[in-house]
Amino acid sequence: MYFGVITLFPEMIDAVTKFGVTRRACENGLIKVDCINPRDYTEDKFGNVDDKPYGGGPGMLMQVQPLRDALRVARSQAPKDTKVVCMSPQGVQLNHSLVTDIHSWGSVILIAGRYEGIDERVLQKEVDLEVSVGDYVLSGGELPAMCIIDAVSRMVPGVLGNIQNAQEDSFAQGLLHFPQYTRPEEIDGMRVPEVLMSGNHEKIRNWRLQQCLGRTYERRPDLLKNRVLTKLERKLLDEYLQEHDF
Ligand SMILES: Nc1nonc1C(=O)NC1CCNCC1
Repeated sequence: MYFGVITLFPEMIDAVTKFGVTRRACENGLIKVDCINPRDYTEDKFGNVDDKPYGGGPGMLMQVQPLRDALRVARSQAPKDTKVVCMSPQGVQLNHSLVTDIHSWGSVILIAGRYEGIDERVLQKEVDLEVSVGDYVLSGGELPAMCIIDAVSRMVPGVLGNIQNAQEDSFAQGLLHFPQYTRPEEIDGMRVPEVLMSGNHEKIRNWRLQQCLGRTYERRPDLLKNRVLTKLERKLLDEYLQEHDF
């Protein structure tokens, strides 16, 4: 999987290329992350990449020329016809389905904007999709871009120790994850649920599924709205709701 990142702060992207499973993925050649800095391509003699907005208003906007030329370099380094995604609160909400789609592309160029925003003509001419990580405003698109790099990389075979992890990730099943415990069995008067120490794998599987369903019902009912429950899932969820006095 190839990631091209258009960013004024390439050092920030070290957070995914120099740590954790994504670092190992880079070292193993499973993913490649290139950073291209628009400031290296500005024709402004003072090195500026931003200017005031026409029509007035607060802050500055990123100008077309440095972004356009940085994108040209990014496209030259990326596989042919690589899609361009701009991180923006005006974008579609990032979710498991979109992460899966981006993974299927095999490569993506991510624009991580700064300042108040980006000249609209870049969005119109260069960008295939605007993507948002949530309904709030950040100082830059780098953290959102790294969310995409991390989440998409986890889907690349070999990046995670056990492919099961990616398939078991919460949203891969369309449900929230079950609660997890590790040693010791008891601490501060809190015990690990007995079922998890029973060695009965079917019971453990059903308990975990029940917890996924119950938690999703309590915290993200929207995820259940269009889900057709199996007979077992319906039974487990009904039990959970009774036990929790719903
Ligand atoms: N929320 C967001 N999801 O993706 N990007 C987001 C974001 O807030 N970007 C900033 C918007 C203002 N300019 C700097 C970047």
